[in-house]
Amino acid sequence: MEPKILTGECGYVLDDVPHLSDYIPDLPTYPNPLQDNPAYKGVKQYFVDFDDTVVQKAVQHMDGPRGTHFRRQGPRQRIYFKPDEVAACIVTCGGLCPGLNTVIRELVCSLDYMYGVKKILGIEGGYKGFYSRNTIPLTPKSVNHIHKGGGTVLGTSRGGYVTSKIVDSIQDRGINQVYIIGGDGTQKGASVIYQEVRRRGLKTTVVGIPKTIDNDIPVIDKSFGFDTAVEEAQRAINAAHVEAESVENGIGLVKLMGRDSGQLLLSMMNPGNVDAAGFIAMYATLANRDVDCCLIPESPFYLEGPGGLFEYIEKRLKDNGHMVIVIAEGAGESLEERDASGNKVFKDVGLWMSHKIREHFANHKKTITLKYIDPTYMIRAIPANASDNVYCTILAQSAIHGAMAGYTGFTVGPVNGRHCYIPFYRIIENQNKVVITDRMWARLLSSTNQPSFLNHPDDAVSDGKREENISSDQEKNDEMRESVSLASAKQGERLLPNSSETAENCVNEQDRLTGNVFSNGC
Ligand SMILES: Nc1ncnc2c1ncn2[C@@H]1O[C@H](COP(=O)(O)OP(=O)(O)O)[C@@H](O)[C@H]1O
Ligand SMILES: O=P(O)(O)OC[C@H]1O[C@](O)(COP(=O)(O)O)[C@@H](O)[C@@H]1O
Ligand SMILES: [Mg+2]
Repeated sequence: MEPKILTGECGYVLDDVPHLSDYIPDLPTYPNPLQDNPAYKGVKQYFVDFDDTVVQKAVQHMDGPRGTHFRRQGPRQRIYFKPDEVAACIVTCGGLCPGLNTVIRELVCSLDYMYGVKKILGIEGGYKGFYSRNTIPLTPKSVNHIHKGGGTVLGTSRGGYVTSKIVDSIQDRGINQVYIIGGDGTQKGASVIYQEVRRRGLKTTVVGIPKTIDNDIPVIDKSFGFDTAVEEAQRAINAAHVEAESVENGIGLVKLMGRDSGQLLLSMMNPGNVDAAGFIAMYATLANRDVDCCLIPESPFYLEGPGGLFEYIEKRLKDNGHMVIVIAEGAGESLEERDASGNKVFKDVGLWMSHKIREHFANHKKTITLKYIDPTYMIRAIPANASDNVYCTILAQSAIHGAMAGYTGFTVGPVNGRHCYIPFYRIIENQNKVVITDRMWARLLSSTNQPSFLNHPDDAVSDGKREENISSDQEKNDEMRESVSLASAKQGERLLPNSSETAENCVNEQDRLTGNVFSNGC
């Protein structure tokens, strides 16, 4: 997908999204029916100016360039579809996430209430539903209560992606607005669908709505469902704390989701290939305050020796009589195994860690009681909380305004608290990760008081090397979020992913923390 870059004065860059008129000439336009909608009549400057854009880096320097911007979401004065000619479809793909039903509901209701669109089709069972199932009609009435339940009423799946069959189905059914809700894999698929639709010259907009409980989608402030998942994780952590506190030398261990976290252990055998997203573990820990140690793949850690995990556990048990550990998902993974979408399938890092801790204390003839809690599916199979519900509503409406205005090949999402249209390639080019050189991770370390695991005598990645990696990344590409590689683990128990990120990512991570991220909405 060719980037559509526009430049302006003082280093202004617009990373724009494609438009139907880029490949179909002389398209007619129509007045936006919202201008006659009584609910929106009172809104001051309801329509978004054509050149309204949102800056990617919120922190600016007086003498620095203005930097990259994205097109601001919102209704345009002229639209490219007559409401009665729209045939929209909605599909959900990938793993479950709180809020999927809210997005479906708001897409259906807002298409109807805001633009008068009546033909809305549900594609069942993910991408393969395009060519293996009949569509189901969706109306505001049929989706009225669905946001109160978890999961997705449309069903979902991994795998089953065949571009030509999907686009044939879109074309044969006369669908001209495609709303695709899903994570990183889904957005990659959406990008390919967009390209094929464009290659065929179809007047069909393809819009992605980013879903991932792991918060691993780059550029956007955070993904819907993440807050809900962090909140639900508190229940597991609280239970672990109660169990640990109630016995002598009690250890509560909680495993939380975060796709690819397990590559931490893989890295021991396959250095240079660590992907990770320990956001749920990090935020759940920070929110809870009873956690003594949070282990995420982005942060190297080791078990044995001075400054190691076992030494810390011994100290906490001596000082406090109990402790709670949160560990991000994955580990001991099946090296060959992949799910239908091609994602790695992991063995259970929680079980592995339980075994290691028990083994260590058995060897040292010390009695401990360890309770392991795995709330994995409980934190994602629930309805969205209030704040995620509002977020989902804005995402859905933002997607609709963009499609009606003729934009295509984009994902919606908030950047620095303002909702934007982001070209697919920016969303799929890399993965969002916890930045351990960021203040947020420092906050976590100071809240848990856990070791930073930076001082292992055999550390293959000295602090100096870490810094080197960070600055070389910055030089390579100041605008991109990059993560790199890792050092080789020198010994069996040693876990050393050397994940580094650009300063920009650190800034965005800071911005996420301000709590302002959703305050402005659109
Ligand atoms: N690179 C890709 N190109 C096209 N489709 C993809 C790609 N990666 C994944 N998909 C499809 O996207 C859907 C969801 O992907 P998956 O990785 O399971 O979940 P998620 O979108 O939540 O990351 C699946 O149907 C899968 O086949
Ligand atoms: O059991 P499943 O459905 O494969 O889901 C497991 C994976 O799904 C997730 O919850 C989310 O993954 P996606 O958002 O990429 O679908 C991961 O955290 C986890 O590794
Ligand atoms: Mg994914």
